Amino acid sequence: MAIALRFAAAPLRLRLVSPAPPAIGGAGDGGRGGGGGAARIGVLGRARCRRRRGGGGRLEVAAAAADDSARCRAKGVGAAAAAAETLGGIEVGGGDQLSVVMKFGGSSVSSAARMREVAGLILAFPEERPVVVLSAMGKTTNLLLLAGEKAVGCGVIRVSEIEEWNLIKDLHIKTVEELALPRSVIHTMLDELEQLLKGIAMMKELTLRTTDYLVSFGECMSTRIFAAYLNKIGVKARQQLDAFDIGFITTDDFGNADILEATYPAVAKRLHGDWIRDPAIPIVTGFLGKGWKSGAVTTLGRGGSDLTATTIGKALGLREIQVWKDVDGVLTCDPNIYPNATTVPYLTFEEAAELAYFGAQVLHPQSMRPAREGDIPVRVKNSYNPKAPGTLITKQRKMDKVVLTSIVLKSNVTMLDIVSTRMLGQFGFLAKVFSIFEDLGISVDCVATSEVSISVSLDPSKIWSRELIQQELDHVVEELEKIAVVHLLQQRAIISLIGNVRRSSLILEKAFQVLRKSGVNVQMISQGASKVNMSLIVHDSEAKQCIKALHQAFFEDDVLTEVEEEALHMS
Ligand SMILES: Nc1ncnc2c1ncn2[C@@H]1O[C@H](COP(=O)(O)OP(=O)(O)O)[C@@H](O)[C@H]1O
Ligand SMILES: N[C@@H](CC(=O)OP(=O)(O)O)C(=O)O
Repeated sequence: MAIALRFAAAPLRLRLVSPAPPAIGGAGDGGRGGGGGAARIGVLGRARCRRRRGGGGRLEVAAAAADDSARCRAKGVGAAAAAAETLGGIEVGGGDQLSVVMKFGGSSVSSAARMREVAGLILAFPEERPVVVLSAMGKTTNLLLLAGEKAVGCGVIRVSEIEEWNLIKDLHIKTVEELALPRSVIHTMLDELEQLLKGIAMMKELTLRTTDYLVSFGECMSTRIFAAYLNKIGVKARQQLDAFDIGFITTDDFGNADILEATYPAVAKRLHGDWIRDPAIPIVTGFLGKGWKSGAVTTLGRGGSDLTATTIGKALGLREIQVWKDVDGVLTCDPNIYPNATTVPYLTFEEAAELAYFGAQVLHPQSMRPAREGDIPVRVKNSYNPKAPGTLITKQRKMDKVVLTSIVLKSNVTMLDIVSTRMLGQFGFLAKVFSIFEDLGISVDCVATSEVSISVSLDPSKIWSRELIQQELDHVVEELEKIAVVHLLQQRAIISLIGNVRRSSLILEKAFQVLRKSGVNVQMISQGASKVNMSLIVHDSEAKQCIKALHQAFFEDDVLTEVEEEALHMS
């Protein structure tokens, strides 16, 4: 193994964080270096609007299907839907301006029953004047991607047989029928989608640009259905709004576009203007934008609806941004890896951003930036358990008692060990290495360096096509080999310990104790400039076992509590 444990060699401390995306007409051209794809470089450690609702705001809420409510109540989640059923005649909004964003993810709007529940949640806060952001229903985005891939190879005649296309069609038609809406709400969209799949089949080609257009149908359909449902039950909802039509302007990086500065005034003007003219709840598509050069539909990267929500929050200077999920907030680790995870009640924007960037699926990696810039609190809530307090993310929080906040795992990481072929003292080596990454548009997560060698971890998971990953890796190795000896190490995992880096010795001491006992050898360690994150790289095969052991030690063991208390007394 090339590296057992590698610390920064020089005392120099740099904090370089990727800049905000360029403004339109600014220096940047919106290329891949504009944010999402740029390297993040840490310490020599981690590269890397109010109007009172008039009489028209009175609600007459139709009764939802009794069987859905019974099922939801059995899960302890029925209060909101029940409220929707019984809230006839309440007035939405006592103030003048839009006040919150409420974003509901795919799991929150996966069926007709869930859409009723979400409508109930919105109505359960009659004093709020929300902007609603929705993702595609359930797993629709994944299904669209698979349908597109299959269309490439199946021939026009067989498009109607693509299983994923039929699942998408059936889910949306069933939802419309169960909500007693006219089929016309989505018929045009479904027809267009089928035509698009046939076009892909005919061309035998699926570009990133077409892929973005294809997946956009998910959000375009969920929002049309939901807006129609709200209107049907008597809640005045603006007919659905496509983000790409209301000012979401992005770079042209299809699949992972960055939001440009021009978006904020444009979105504020449109949403505020609409509200002033006619106060009705806006239902906006998450995840989507419009490329500023191409004018084509773009997507903001997987999970991008969170970013849509925080962008609207900042644009309108709202009181709060709520992201409603299927978990009780941000948890101490991924509950799919270790089910004993518990809710983290408070986080800073910085902690949440690190957590998301290093792989916690719960938040989109870029979503904290607008919230932080606008200083707007983000609340992560559970639409299946609305009474749970969730996680509140703010600029600052009391850190004196904080040791570790959350443990995050990023799997399928590739590492590169790069040793200079020149002599010790050769300057410009790091610059050359990073210019190669920049030229190839490769994103770097963690870095550990000495004067003549550098170890980095890359994150190929952001790229959608598997073949492209291998091609890109081969290319980067080929380029680096012109100046260095390169070892490519695949199937690694980054375990990020998000916490109070002022207690780094305590955290690392405990973490290494745990890992040693588990017989795990750490291959690289890196501590970010963010002051909230320490990253350890281990082999993928050992990672889940590490997460479990670390969680037990940090969040479940009494022994640690003693160590923590001792450290806290000393400070
Ligand atoms: N640290 C974590 N805290 C909470 N959820 C996490 C964490 N890490 C991973 N997850 C996963 O993220 C999921 C929620 O995110 P996501 O699926 O994007 O929600 P939505 O689609 O509702 O916006 C949870 O169901 C959980 O499986
Ligand atoms: N539908 C998109 C965008 C999104 O944000 O989804 P969700 O909120 O369900 O993670 C996706 O699956 O990536």
